[in-house]
Amino acid sequence: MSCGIVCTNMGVKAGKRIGVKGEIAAGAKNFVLNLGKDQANVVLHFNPRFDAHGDVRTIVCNSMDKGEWGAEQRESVFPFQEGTNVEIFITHDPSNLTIALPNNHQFKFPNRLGLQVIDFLNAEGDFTIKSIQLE
Ligand SMILES: C=CCO[C@@H]1O[C@H](CO)[C@@H](O[C@@H]2O[C@H](CO)[C@H](O)[C@H](OCc3cn(-c4n[nH]c(N)n4)nn3)[C@H]2O)[C@H](O)[C@H]1NC(C)=O
Repeated sequence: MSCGIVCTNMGVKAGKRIGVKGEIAAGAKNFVLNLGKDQANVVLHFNPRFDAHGDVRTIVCNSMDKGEWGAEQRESVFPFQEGTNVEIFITHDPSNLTIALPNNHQFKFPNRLGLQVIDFLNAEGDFTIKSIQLE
């Protein structure tokens, strides 16, 4: 059950950009942004872990297809500080998603579902969304 914000029917086509601005809680353990078609079909599960599930200061990404997790991908950068505001941008094309992080870091994650339109976004964990830009 989601207890954070949930957006549906966003209609974000390939090449358009989603900007998520929010506050990371003081003492944060982890937070999640899920983007995709719906809760069971997630093209990007973006999970910065300060200290959670055995990971410390690691971004873990994954996908979910019809409720089934894919293979995790771990990133080498962690440009987040607990108790701060942050803005994350996500764009997608038929092959990849590009995730732009603070301090000009960015990485790609495969579009395993081949999703053309992102309709769904939800946030979980130690993160409060302040604004969402669709541009
Ligand atoms: C080493 C043997 C077991 O592997 C571990 O297995 C865990 C359970 O499957 C993996 O954690 C899950 O990893 C998933 C992505 O692959 C998800 O991140 C899953 O959490 C789902 C989730 C949590 N939350 C959430 N809500 N509120 C908060 N704080 N978190 N929302 N969605 C995590 O519980 C975890 O990433 C995985 N670790 C490794 C190294 O593979």
